[in-house]
Parts: sequence; C-alpha cells; structure tokens
Amino acid sequence: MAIVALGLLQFVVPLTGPWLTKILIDDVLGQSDSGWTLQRVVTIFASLYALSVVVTFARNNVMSRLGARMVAGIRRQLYEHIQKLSQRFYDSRQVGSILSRVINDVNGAQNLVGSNVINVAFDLIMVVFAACFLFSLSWKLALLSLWILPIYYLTFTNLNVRIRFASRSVNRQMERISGVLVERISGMKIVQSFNREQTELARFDKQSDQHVNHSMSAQMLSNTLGRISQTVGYSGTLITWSVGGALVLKGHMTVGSLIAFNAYLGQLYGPIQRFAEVNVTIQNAMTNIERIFEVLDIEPDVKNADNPVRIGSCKGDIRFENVSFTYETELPVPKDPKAVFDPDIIERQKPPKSFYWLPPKTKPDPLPTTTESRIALKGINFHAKPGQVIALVGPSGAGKSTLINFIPRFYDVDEGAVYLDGRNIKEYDIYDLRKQIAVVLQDNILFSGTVYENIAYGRPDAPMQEVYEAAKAANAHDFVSKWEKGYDTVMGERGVRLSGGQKQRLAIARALLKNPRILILDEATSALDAESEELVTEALNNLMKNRTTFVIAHRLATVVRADQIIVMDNGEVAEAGTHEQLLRKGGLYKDLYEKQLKAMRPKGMKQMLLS
Ligand SMILES: Nc1ncnc2c1ncn2[C@@H]1O[C@H](COP(=O)(O)OP(=O)(O)OP(=O)(O)O)[C@@H](O)[C@H]1O
Repeated sequence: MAIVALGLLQFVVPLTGPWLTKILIDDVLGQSDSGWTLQRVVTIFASLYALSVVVTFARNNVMSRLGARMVAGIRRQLYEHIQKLSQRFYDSRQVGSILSRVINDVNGAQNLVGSNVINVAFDLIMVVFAACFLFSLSWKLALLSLWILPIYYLTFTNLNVRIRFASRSVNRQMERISGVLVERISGMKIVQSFNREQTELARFDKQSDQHVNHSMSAQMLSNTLGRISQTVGYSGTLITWSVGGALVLKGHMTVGSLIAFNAYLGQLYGPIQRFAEVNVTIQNAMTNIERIFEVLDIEPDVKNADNPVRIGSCKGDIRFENVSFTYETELPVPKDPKAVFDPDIIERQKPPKSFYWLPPKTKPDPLPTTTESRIALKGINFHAKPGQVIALVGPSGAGKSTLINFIPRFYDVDEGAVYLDGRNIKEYDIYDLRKQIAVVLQDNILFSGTVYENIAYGRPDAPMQEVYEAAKAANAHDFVSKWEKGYDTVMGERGVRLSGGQKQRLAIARALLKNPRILILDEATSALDAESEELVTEALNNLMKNRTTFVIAHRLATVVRADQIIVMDNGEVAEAGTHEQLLRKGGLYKDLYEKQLKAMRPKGMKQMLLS
C-alpha cells in the first residue's frame, strides 16, 4: 500500500514539470497577463523537486525491505517443501542442482521485486498519463508521433518470447554447472589423486562456455529490442520537431505547448526504452520463478495419511507382507534420438512458433528423459518380533538397503505392506513413526557444529547428563573429554576432523540419545579397523539392548548371534533362520559363510567367528 502511495506521489514531478515549463515559457517569459510570476513558478518547481527526493528515498527503502522479505519467504517455503520430498526426488537430482534452485533461482527472482521492475509497473501508469497529456495538447500531433507503437508492440512480443526461452537455457545450464561443481568439490580428493584437475577444468570450461553462449543470445536479443525502442523514441521526437515545428511556425501551436509536448513524449517513450533495457532481467526472473514453482509443484510421494494415527511409544513389532519395489530413475536423453548426448550441455531452447500476434503463455519445455526401471524387491515376507535382532545378509545389490528404507518411510512400497505393531505404517503420523527409529550408517553424516549439538541432534533439549551417558555407552566419552573444549569442540563440515571410528561412535551416541524402539544399522562397522570395530561393536551392543534391530553386514561375524538371519538374493528372500539352522540347510548362507571363512583363515579368524 505504502509503495503504491509513494509510487503515485512520484508521478507528480514528471507529470506536472512539463506543464509548468509551458507556463514558464508562454505566460511568464512570453509576458502574458495570466497572473503567473517567475518567482511563483520557481517556488513550485523547488517544492516539487524536494518532494520528489523525499518520496524516492522513502519508496526505495520500503521496496528493498519488501523485496528482501519476499525473497527470504520464498526461499524458506522452498526449503520447507524440499525437506518434505522423499528419497525418490533426491535420487534423480544432483545436490548442486537442488542448491541452484534454492540459491540462484531465488536470488534471480528477487529482481522481480527489485526497484527496477517495480519502476516498470509505475512507468506503465506514467505512459497512460503522458499519452493523455499529449492528446490534450495536440491530438493530431499525438497520433502522428504514436503511430509507430503497434510495430513496436509486435517486435517486442516476438523478441520477448525468445528472450524468455534463452533465459531458460541460461538457468538450466547454471543448474548443470552447480551439479557438477558440488559433486567434484565434495570429491576433490578423488580428483586430485587421479590427477584429473585439467580434465575437470576443461569440462567446467565447456559448461561455462555454453552458459556464456546462452547468456549472450539473451543479451543480444535484449540489446536488439533496446535499440528498436530507441529508434522508435527518436522517430517520435523527429516527427514532433518537424510537424510540431511547422505548426508553431504557422501559429497553430505555441512554443511552450511544443516544448511541453516533446517533454511528455519523452515521458512516454522513456519508460518504453527503460522497460526494454530491464526486460532481460525480468524474463530471467520469470524463468527463475518458473523453476521455483517446478519444485514447489512436486507432490511429496511419501506423505502423512489424512487422519494419521499418533504413536506415543511402540513395541517394535515389524512385519513385511508381500513387499515389492521397483526403482524408477529418470535419465536425461538428447531431443534427437540419433544425436550424441552430452549431459554437461543444455541445448538451446527455442519457441515453438516463429511469429506471435499476442504474447504467448509458454511453459518450460521439460528436458527429454527416459525412465529406467529396476526391480529391487519381489514379494518379501518376514516378521521381526519386539526386541529381536534381524540380520540381513546377501550378495551386493541383493536389496538389503532397499528393504530397510521402508521402515522409516524413506520410500513407500509399490506392492504389499509393512506393519508396525499390527498396523500399516502408512497409517501412522510420519513424524511419530520416525521418532521410534534410529539409523546408523556406514558413513555417518555429522553436521558442522559442536559435539554436543551433534549428539543431541534428535533431542536438542536433552540434559547434558544424558548426552554424557549416551557418549559413554557409545565409547565416545573418552576421546571427546580428552579434547580441550570437550563437548563444545566445533567440528568441521561433515565432521571431517574425526576419524571413521570416532564419527561412528558419535553417530551411535546420537542414536542412543534418541532412545528409539527400532534400530537400523546399515553396514555400521564395515569401514572400521579391528580396534575401532571392537569399540564400535561394543557401543552397538549397548545400543541394541531391548530394541528391535535390523543389521545389514557383509561380515558374517557380526550377524551370527542374530535371532533371525534373512538371506537376500536378487531382490528376494532366499532363506531365513538362525545361524545354525542356515548352516545346516547348506544353502546360500552356508556358501557365503564358507567363502568368508576361507578368506579370513590365514588371519586365524575362524576361532574368532566361532567364539
Ligand atoms: N536409488 C536407486 N535408484 C535406482 N536403483 C537403485 C537405487 N538404489 C539401489 N538400486 C538398485 O537396487 C538394487 C538393490 O540395491 P541395494 O542397495 O538395496 O542392495 P544391497 O543389497 O544393499 O547392496 P550392498 O550390499 O552392495 O549395499 C541394486 O540393483 C541397485 O542397483
């Protein structure tokens, strides 16, 4: 409201200025007896200028605050939405490309609420007012100087749509650049150890050159539009001077009217020219907004039931009934099936028609993709009773990690169902469900922040005493308390200052503090050396007490004591039972077990395994 009021006030000077100039020339300098004096006119001018300075200052202030708040709001909404999306969303996108939407696109969208663009809205109102003044001064001259506008409109419409398409390519190419950059920067050790710096730089240059090409074509189109509007403006002025000058010479128009007419004409063409100049920014911001909505429009495929069942605490009885699941991965492909596909490059997007009479409503053309399906699980059945340890073993790619993803609902099953305490887990409130579960992975992510903050991530209000106890049970207290700042030690991004075993034990402390009923350990000890493994295994044993635990482990030594061992093969349960039952059966488990024994024999591991 304040912006509109201030914006309208801002019109006062440009609209009344030429009129006062006319009075100054015709009445004051022309010494007519209209009663206007030089002092009066100058006083009004001075007041108008002062008003203009104050109003512009206030308006710019209000607008930049509004713009910044709007952008922060959009960014928050986007982040909130992204957090709700399931793993399917993250599977088919690079981290950098998601980042590019949250950072680049939201920044770009800010330009739409920035001063230039809001000025455009006010400028358009100014155009209407200026046209009224022109017609009131001389309608014939007005018609003559404005006839060129329809041609300008058509040029604008057609160039504008092309600028929009070029801007889409610019932003998509930037997304590709971000995707590769984030991946390579996170994996810099690999890049450096394979001496791939130059190759990576060449790849970056290729992507960057394409970005420059797309940007240049948007700028080129915008520049052409700018020059066309400049020519239109000059033509109007030429017509005014030549025809208007002749009218003054013949005595059909006063000198003051002609000068006022030319000033109003400037105010009519001025905004048109300014609009042409900022148009590339507007079109770019519009594509940024399109891209933000593309993400906001993605419906989370794992979502809460309409009237979810709340859980205070659960028993931890888990049953899988006929569960099947297929991964659907979207892969980019070239538009032309015969072309060689380059995943680094976005081809130029062009509007479908070559000429438009009206500004078209164009939607971004989705980049062509193909869907690759991979059946990961077929008809899985098993029952984990409260407090049991269930080990999942089997060859690589058998579907073990996929299976446990359904318990915290990182994905939902395609067929069949997973039951918790006899009720389909989809019926529970998803946040309550996840409160019952803790996950410890092979490579646990710790966030930048203090050790305390990391352990208390699931319970930020946990008393210090409980954090100590969790750390002690996780065999983490000893090494943390040796550090100068103890639990206040700040860890780098992803906990890089810690060893694998230390990270693992902090992750176990984090899970312990959550006190979950269901525990998922995915290869939790496989990356550790013998000493760390002993400490971590001890910590895990503490963690597993009285909880339904799912353990995925390649090393069978860690699973021999499980209540149930589920042997997976090619997405199916090949066999299930205890260690002894499975050995007696002489199937896949026995094979795997014997292979491992053979591999370990020189180190005397047999005794360890059987102890
Ligand atoms: N996000 C994904 N998108 C597409 N396919 C996937 C995805 N994750 C896993 N797969 C495929 O699903 C199958 C099962 O994978 P999963 O990770 O569950 O196996 P796993 O038994 O845990 O293997 P490993 O022991 O090597 O970790 C594999 O063929 C794998 O390629």
